[in-house]
Amino acid sequence: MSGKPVTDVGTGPAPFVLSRPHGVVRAEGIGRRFTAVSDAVSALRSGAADAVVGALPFDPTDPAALFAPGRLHREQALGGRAPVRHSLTHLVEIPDAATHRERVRRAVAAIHAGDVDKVVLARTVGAMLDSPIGIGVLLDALAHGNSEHNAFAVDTGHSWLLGASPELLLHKSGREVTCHPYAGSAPRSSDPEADREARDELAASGKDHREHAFVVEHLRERLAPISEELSVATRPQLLSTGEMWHLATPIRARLADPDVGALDLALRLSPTPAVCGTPTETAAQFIRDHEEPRGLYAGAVGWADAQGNGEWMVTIRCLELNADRQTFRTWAGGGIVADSDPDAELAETTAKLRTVLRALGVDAR
Ligand SMILES: C=C(O[C@H]1C=CC=C(C(=O)O)[C@@H]1O)C(=O)O
Repeated sequence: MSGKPVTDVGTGPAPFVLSRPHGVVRAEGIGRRFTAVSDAVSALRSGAADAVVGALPFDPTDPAALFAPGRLHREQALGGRAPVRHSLTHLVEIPDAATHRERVRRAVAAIHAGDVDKVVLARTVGAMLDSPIGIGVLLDALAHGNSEHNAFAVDTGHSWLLGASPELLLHKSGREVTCHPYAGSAPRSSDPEADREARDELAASGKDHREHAFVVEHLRERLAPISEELSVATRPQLLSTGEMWHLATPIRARLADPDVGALDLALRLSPTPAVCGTPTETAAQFIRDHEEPRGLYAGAVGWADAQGNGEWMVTIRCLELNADRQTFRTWAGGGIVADSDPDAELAETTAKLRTVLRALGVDAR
């Protein structure tokens, strides 16, 4: 991919890295930044940008953190490196455990009242590390924590967004699109027997399969009108990260319209019911009414080029690291359906938070 004028070629960490099992996309240099997604779409369409990388917000009315890179490199997947140990101070949980449970109860009541079918509720942990952490060190630790070596880092201009999302929103090459939605979870165990039991219980959980099906249906509905072929696996797979078991369904589409690019598609598909709910707008309103603004959490992170190709992950299992590289906040959410239990939902978010805490080298059992 060739370069457009670059205003800021740093010698520090690459301003965008996406590590996936099939390889890494790494940006060099930052050209124009885009907080309005429509400007990024126009820059790709007009040829003013060869590529756009970065993060889309959860709420489409919030600012994006996108930029045109000087160059994009493709490299081998990150091998990962064990985390460097850290301790935490100034720990703040928003909301606290009791409030999160209460929000789950309210979501369940709204579902029973027929107002909404599914809502994803998230909580945040903010804290300070005992010493600053390097972006490369943290990225390697995130890639080390899962067997697929999924990891990402985005320089947002005022902070860093880093994470190890397992969930592929979309990969697009030519007209071929792949999505791999995740929803339905069970915390893993270090005891192999208990870990197998957790997996088997998830496989048999009607509640988790219902929670999962909302995401698959959303993607089917959004892809069908623009696809000439669409294939959705008939039943979900059981896949694991370092911390969680998940239900996941592979979806493939062949787009009818060659002019729909990867960024257009990310905007069409996101936010899915893996991070928002069903119906989308009612669930989003419930989240606005009950949660603090999510910013870039639960949006999408990835790249798109002027040929329409690209790859976008759902922005979960992530943290926002401030410019001091010492203070941060991280998020975890879970899908609430009619038979969700507040204690189990709280425990699920605690388990999901371990992805980031372990990569930070924090003792998080
Ligand atoms: C919203 C998150 O996870 C999503 C992805 C997989 C499983 C999920 C679940 O079981 O609730 C969530 O839908 C998160 O990690 O913050």
